[in-house]
Amino acid sequence: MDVIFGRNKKEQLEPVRAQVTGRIPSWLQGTLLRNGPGMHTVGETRYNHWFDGLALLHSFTIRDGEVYYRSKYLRSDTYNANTKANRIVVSEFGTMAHPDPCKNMFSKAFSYLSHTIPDFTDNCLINIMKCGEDFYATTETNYIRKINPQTLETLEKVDYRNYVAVNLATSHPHYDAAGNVLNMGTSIMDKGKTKYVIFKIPATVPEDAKGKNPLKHTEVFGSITSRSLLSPSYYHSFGVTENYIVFLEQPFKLDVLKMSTAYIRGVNWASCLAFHREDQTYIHIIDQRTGKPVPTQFYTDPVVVFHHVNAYEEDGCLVFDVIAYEDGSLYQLFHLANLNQDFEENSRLTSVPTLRRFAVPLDVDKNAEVGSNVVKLASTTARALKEKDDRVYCQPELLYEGLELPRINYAHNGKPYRYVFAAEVHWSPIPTKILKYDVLTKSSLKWGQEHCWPAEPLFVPMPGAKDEDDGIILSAIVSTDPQKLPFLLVLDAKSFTELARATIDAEVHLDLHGLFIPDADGDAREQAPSQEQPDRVPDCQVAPRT
Ligand SMILES: CC1=C(/C=C/C(C)=C/C=C/C(C)=C/C=O)C(C)(C)CCC1
Ligand SMILES: [Fe+2]
Repeated sequence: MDVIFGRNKKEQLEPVRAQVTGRIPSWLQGTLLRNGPGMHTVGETRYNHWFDGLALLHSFTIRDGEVYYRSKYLRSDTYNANTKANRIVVSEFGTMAHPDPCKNMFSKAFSYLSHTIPDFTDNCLINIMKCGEDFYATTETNYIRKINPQTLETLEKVDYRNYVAVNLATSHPHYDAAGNVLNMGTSIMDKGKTKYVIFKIPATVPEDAKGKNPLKHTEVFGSITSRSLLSPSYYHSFGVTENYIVFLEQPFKLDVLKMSTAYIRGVNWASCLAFHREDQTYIHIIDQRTGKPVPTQFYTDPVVVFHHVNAYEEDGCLVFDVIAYEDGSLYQLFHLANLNQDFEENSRLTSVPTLRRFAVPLDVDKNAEVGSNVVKLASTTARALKEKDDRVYCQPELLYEGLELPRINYAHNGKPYRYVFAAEVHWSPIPTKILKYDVLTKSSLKWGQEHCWPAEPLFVPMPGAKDEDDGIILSAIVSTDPQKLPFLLVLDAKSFTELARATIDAEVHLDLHGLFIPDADGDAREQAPSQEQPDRVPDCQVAPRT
């Protein structure tokens, strides 16, 4: 498994033309831009965790039925410092970098002290975010890196803290119909408080002497005080509906005291993160119109959620779908030691990721009997049981077992929807198939082939689409068979049959997340919002080209 996880991947700086078999629809013109870890050793030093790897950006440009592939390492400060020292000198999620062994005792002590308040990494390896006209590589620290989506060049380093008081921010922002970014971050012990902050970055802003910078116009429009000052929840994403935000304060928590002493103790950030199975998961619903949380205290059993799938409002309830685990074993498994030796044995999840649907009433009837179910939706068996003191205990409906890396047709984000596109995973964290799950009929379609490991499947709508699944699925496939070249798979999203594959004679890495940037010219223009479907995405999961 070293081929897939541990080995450093070569950059492909010059675009290489892929060998296309089948037919790529002529309307599909644009660039699939994705991010993920590509380098796990520097000199003699090695990262411990797959999520530590240095960010490798790659793109598949689709033009007139042809596909061109290129890749380039993000020239983060972390990448540059590591390369210069020829060893890992910046700490990542699962690897704590130690001071220069050549330095004397005095400078060693100084180096420890200066790390007491940690400056996090700018190795933005998780996702791509579109912000106004700009694209950024993102991770979960306070740093994002502007990139050129065409050349994959690395541009400015941006510190979120210059615009909003957050020490951490998710790499899964949402976009509203106008393209404004909605994101959440954690503000740790600022003015004696630890808070989860919701902020908005506008898509369009007036130009000043330094040009257009939407980040300067970032607005905080709500926050939730953490239930614990020193152990805020860790979260990787959140949900939105037309009027609300859904935030799970889960018992998978960061220990701030452990973090502040991690460097001096020589332990990594991952060891400051723990699942508290004796605790509950609090469900916070924030009204976007007022920025205030709904007063009822909703809670559920202890779960770990990385990915929210979608959320929407239905008959006075808020329905939200997530991929949930019973513990934090997913992060445990991505330790490279588990992924490289005895892969089959060591890489078994102790909890299968499941698609769960929750429903919470937006207005809980004060007179409802204690113990009664206050969700009256015919569409789901999810329940919410009224308790004493305005508390409501939520029990989800189990929809599907064994899936991760969910995507939807983003035009349906925050609205009722039918299809989840995801990677199928069971007891191993490695995807083997791509899945289309219909939440209405509870049926599924799959695509898979021997030795093929698919990346997150991304949905691109076709021009003039009427049905939610009118479009195609793009997924980069890497192979565990060294003889088999990687390829970009194009599936018809309705039938889940293969339309084309573009085989790439270059190294392609297993990545995490990304987006599709339709060409501004050509047929792709028709992907703009139409009269019939006023709420189609002019957004960034399928982003307009700049
Ligand atoms: C460096 C660093 C962090 C990095 C977390 C990362 C890199 C998480 C990646 C998660 C992924 C890829 C999840 C997929 O489902 C923390 C813990 C936020 C805080 C401390 C500093
Ligand atoms: Fe993610």
